[in-house]
Amino acid sequence: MFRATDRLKVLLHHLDRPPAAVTASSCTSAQAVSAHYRVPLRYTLDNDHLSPEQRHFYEENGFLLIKNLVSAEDIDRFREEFERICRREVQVPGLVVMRDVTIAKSEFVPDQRAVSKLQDFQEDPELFRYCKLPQILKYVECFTGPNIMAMHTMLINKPPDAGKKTSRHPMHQDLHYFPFRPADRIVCAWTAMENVDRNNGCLVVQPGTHKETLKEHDYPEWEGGVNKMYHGIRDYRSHHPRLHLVMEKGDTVFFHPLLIHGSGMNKTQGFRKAISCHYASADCYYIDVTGTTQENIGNEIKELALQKYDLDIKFQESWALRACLVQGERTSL
Ligand SMILES: CCCCCCCCCC(=O)SCCNC(=O)CCNC(=O)[C@H](O)C(C)(C)COP(=O)(O)OP(=O)(O)OC[C@H]1O[C@@H](n2cnc3c(N)ncnc32)[C@H](O)[C@@H]1OP(=O)(O)O
Ligand SMILES: Nc1ncnc2c1ncn2[C@@H]1O[C@H](COP(=O)(O)OP(=O)(O)OP(=O)(O)O)[C@@H](O)[C@H]1O
Ligand SMILES: O=C(O)CCC(=O)C(=O)O
Ligand SMILES: [Fe+2]
Ligand SMILES: [Mg+2]
Repeated sequence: MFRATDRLKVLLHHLDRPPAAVTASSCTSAQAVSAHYRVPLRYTLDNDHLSPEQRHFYEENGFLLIKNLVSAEDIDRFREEFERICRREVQVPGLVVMRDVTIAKSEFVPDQRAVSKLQDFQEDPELFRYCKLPQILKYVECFTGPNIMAMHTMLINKPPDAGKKTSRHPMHQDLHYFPFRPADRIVCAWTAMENVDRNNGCLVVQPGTHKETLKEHDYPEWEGGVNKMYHGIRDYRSHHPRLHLVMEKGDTVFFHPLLIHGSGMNKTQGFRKAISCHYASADCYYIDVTGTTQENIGNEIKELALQKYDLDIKFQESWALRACLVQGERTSL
């Protein structure tokens, strides 16, 4: 039997190769692509950076994997900066250093073993260089348009699992965390800093789920505990197949904020590293999440801002404070 996951593997294999030559008769205008595939284009914008095949793939699947997009030299520099931060040789304003829940209450050690994630590194010029890489922005623009804000930055250092499966990230939609819209003008870039596969907890996606609505999220009921703010989709039973994204150092996946994804347990002794940025069109607008499924995370973030920084701010304001323009004009966000 030829399963849906097999079909996806074939599609991914095709994407690994350079895009098929685009001839004048198969030009990349929205009408041409749409006529070619007989589907309306909604998730990608009309420009000539993506091949018709790549555009179609994102429209259908909600993600696009580009091989070898970030150089090994750049990744090595990000890794060195990460190590300097772990050793506390550099202090970065606003940076959130997260420890795995299994060691949250143990004594601090100035080493990567104590860091499972850096968040909000926009004030670190070396790490923030990632968000401004021209080859990344070229793709981002296909989803956001020319005015681009870096909304959220992360360096994920997934630790070897301590035996409680807390290194997993439950299946979720990133839009749950975002009080801004429209969703189609938001995209995440996630770059593997080393080879990632099922052994060290690669990304797992459910292709096509970007066409669904935002689901209710909450803490999963995991026996071994769960990390702060790692909400997962509540009671989720999906008919969509799961696809493990095996990636090499420098490979980058762009994905839609409604795409259901997570990452598995790290069964190796290494710390699995990835760097990512969520971008949005500066033309997006903030929404009030009161009375919606996002109210729980909104309240949690407000409580954290109050406890940690003594800031009494709205959920939307917590995002407006962190957002940085990386291309074009800051029109709205
Ligand atoms: C803002 C959200 C952005 C979402 C982005 C878009 C989509 C991305 C999807 C995700 O990635 S979801 C997960 C997003 N991750 C986070 O937002 C990181 C959350 N973590 C933090 O903000 C900090 O690590 C935290 C506030 C939890 C702790 O930092 P601190 O510098 O305050 O640490 P500290 O050691 O002082 O610990 C304070 C308390 O937090 C507890 N703690 C620390 N790490 C924890 C952990 N990993 N899980 C649970 N609790 C934790 C710690 O035990 C302690 O508890 P007690 O108050 O009871 O003593
Ligand atoms: N019991 C579960 N409940 C909810 N989410 C789960 C459960 N098991 C796995 N997941 C989630 O599914 C995603 C991928 O899991 P995956 O199956 O790849 O990893 P794993 O279960 O850690 O390891 P394995 O490769 O052995 O299955 C992760 O987001 C993980 O958190
Ligand atoms: O495990 C990862 O690297 C990705 C986790 C994730 O999806 C997220 O932080 O939003
Ligand atoms: Fe995510
Ligand atoms: Mg599993």
